[in-house]
Amino acid sequence: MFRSNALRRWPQVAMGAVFIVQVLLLLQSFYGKNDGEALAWLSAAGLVLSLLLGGLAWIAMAQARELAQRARDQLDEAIDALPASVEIFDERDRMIAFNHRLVEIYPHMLREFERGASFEELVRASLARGGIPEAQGREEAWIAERKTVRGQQREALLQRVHDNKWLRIYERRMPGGGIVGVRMDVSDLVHEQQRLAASQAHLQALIHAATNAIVTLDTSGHMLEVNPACQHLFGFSAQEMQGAHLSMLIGNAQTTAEQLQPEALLGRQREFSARHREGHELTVQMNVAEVKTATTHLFVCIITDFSDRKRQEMRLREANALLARQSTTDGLTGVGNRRLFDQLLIQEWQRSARTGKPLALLLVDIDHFKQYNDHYGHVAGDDCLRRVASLLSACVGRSIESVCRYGGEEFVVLLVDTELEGAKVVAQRCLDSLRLAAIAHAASPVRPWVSLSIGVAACVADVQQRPQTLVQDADAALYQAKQAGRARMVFGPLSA
Ligand SMILES: Nc1nc2c(ncn2[C@@H]2O[C@H](COP(=O)(O)OP(=O)(O)OP(=O)(O)O)[C@@H](O)[C@H]2O)c(=O)[nH]1
Repeated sequence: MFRSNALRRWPQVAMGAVFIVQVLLLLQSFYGKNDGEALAWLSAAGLVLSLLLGGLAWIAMAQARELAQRARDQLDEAIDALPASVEIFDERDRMIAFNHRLVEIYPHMLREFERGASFEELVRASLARGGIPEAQGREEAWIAERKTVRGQQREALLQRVHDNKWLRIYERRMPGGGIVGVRMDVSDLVHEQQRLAASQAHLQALIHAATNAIVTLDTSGHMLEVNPACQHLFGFSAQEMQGAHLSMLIGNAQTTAEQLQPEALLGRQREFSARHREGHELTVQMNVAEVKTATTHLFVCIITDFSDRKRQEMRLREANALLARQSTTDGLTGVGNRRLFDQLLIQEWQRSARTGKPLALLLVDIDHFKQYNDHYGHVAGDDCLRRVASLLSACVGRSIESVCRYGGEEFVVLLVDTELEGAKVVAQRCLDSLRLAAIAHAASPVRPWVSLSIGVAACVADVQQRPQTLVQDADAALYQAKQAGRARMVFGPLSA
């Protein structure tokens, strides 16, 4: 298969030469000067023998040719049956065999693929049809490089050809000097790798640009990858975080190791205390997802800085609490205001109706306060109101009892679970407290100090009646106290 025709036919040539020599000898013996008959017969016999041998040799060669042809056909069939394209070149780089898959890969080269075509001719034909995009614009240099590495590479050559097709080319030089080449169409694989690389690049870009901190963890909670936002949030470099446990960033003294196990973090969003490298506290929210494939098992944590929102929430809560306090507090005296009293009265009225326990009310009025203002001035009047509020507050022992400013110089004391007798005790305590405090009231016609008149009322609430009933009773009693000369208490009849 690899020799020239002349070489391959040497037996015929040799036999032909013997035959010609024999003929010459025979002619010489008959017509030559030496007339030896014996020589003539010997030559004739030699000729016959040569003819015989020649015939046998001819038959043997025909059989050998047939065997060679069959072997060649079998080789062609074998390479045709292979799932990859195969091409075989002789030592002068001329094509001596190829299979149909080569034509499938290069359909535009159908006419050029033939035995005897040189590798370079084939490459040039393919280049002329744009079959090798990577060589475009530098065809000669590309051919030179290709010829240099041809048959020398240990690794397969990955080559992009027409129609975005990708080939993996294996070329090996054979001991006889020829080259056998195998080409596999790996377009699907390469396209899949390209898609994968593109989606990985997208993912990397997203992670890189994300404003949330993103950390990947191994199954024991050690950090694998961190994004720039994570470095920014915690103040550690990527090198410092990689390989360290998540607890370096997340959790405080109360956080247990189990709480930071990746599996335990799966599911709902969780809030954690965290630390910045410089020591200041952070509040973060974490979402964790599991990534489990045949070769990978890791966890992806998305960490959101919640510190600002947490601080804002805290400030808002405090502001709301302050607002709530302010909306129910009397600005001058600091005790509850009328709004609070109205709320408490309804609330306690309903409770009393429900539990059947009594509810008492003291309606407290400062005597001759107009004269106080007139005598000491309005500012002193304000001070006096503050003092009285404070003294009254000190007279109610239990936290559930409340003193509120009812309006002007009038106060109310709401006493829960208290019947009239108990309310009288508190009222007397208030009167005594003012007497002991002895806030000078030079303009008062009843006492030389600031005195109080108190109307006391108590009842067990009736849902059929309005809570104002209790206030009316206390008011009526207060009116009586005023009428009776002030600086005293009067208790009203039970309303229910
Ligand atoms: N300084 C001061 N005075 C107030 C305030 N609220 C109401 N007053 C004054 O309290 C006085 C109440 O006067 P009156 O209702 O006539 O009652 P009174 O002088 O105490 O007389 P009796 O209640 O009958 O003993 C008025 O002069 C109001 O101006 C306040 O917040 N500060």
